[in-house]
Amino acid sequence: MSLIAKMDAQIGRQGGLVVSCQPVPDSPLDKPDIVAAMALAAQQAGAVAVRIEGINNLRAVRQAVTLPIIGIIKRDLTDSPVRITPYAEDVDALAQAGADIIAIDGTDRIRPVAVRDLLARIHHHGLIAMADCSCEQDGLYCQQTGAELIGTTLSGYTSEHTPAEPDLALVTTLSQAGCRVMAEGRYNSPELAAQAKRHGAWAVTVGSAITRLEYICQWYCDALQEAAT
Ligand SMILES: CC(=O)N[C@H](C=O)[C@@H](O)[C@H](O)[C@H](O)COP(=O)(O)O
Repeated sequence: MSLIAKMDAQIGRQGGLVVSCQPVPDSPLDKPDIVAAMALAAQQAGAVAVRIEGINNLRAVRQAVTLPIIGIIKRDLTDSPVRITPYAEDVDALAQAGADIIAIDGTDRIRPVAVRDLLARIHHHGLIAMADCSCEQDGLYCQQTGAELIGTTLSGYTSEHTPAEPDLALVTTLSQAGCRVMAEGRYNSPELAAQAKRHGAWAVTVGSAITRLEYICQWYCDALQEAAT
């Protein structure tokens, strides 16, 4: 069975929840053994894959879980707004650390390495390529260029204003265009994740609402403060 057929069976099956285990940077939880524990807990609770940032975290998670791992490296570049897996060397390092799927920024922005070259590098390692996109145009380009998975990950993050709600319309548009759509970004409740499925998502990735304890506490603190005024 090809790797993508395996992923269709393992991840894209009905109800596929992918848990992004990316603690808030410099949080007390931002440690490889804690990230690995989060990933194992997600596996035990029924997640079908995990999304992991950074080589040390990926190595620790690879030891702990049998689930498919979506690997990324985030960098803050001075000359490009692209943050997610910008370099070919990042792809090589993620492949070596045990990623099954590698996600890259799939947006049409100034970048050190072309999307086409990063996708080719992922395929050179025999792995599945996911493109984190911001709009229909990005998604269709990345699909035509060979990305097996198209994420809505960067919708709302390429301009000043980030909406509170996820981009369900983009899920619909891309799935109707024949993409395997990973709904990702602000699916902060089970109901929103279920809506992504109803809009045609192949699977849904949830991060903050499951693994960023500080954000979740803040949501509750804000709600309680508002109720008190
Ligand atoms: C925009 C960006 O850099 N997104 C990142 C991609 O890896 C992560 O910070 C998100 O947590 C992830 O996409 C999951 O989304 P949410 O945390 O909203 O469930």
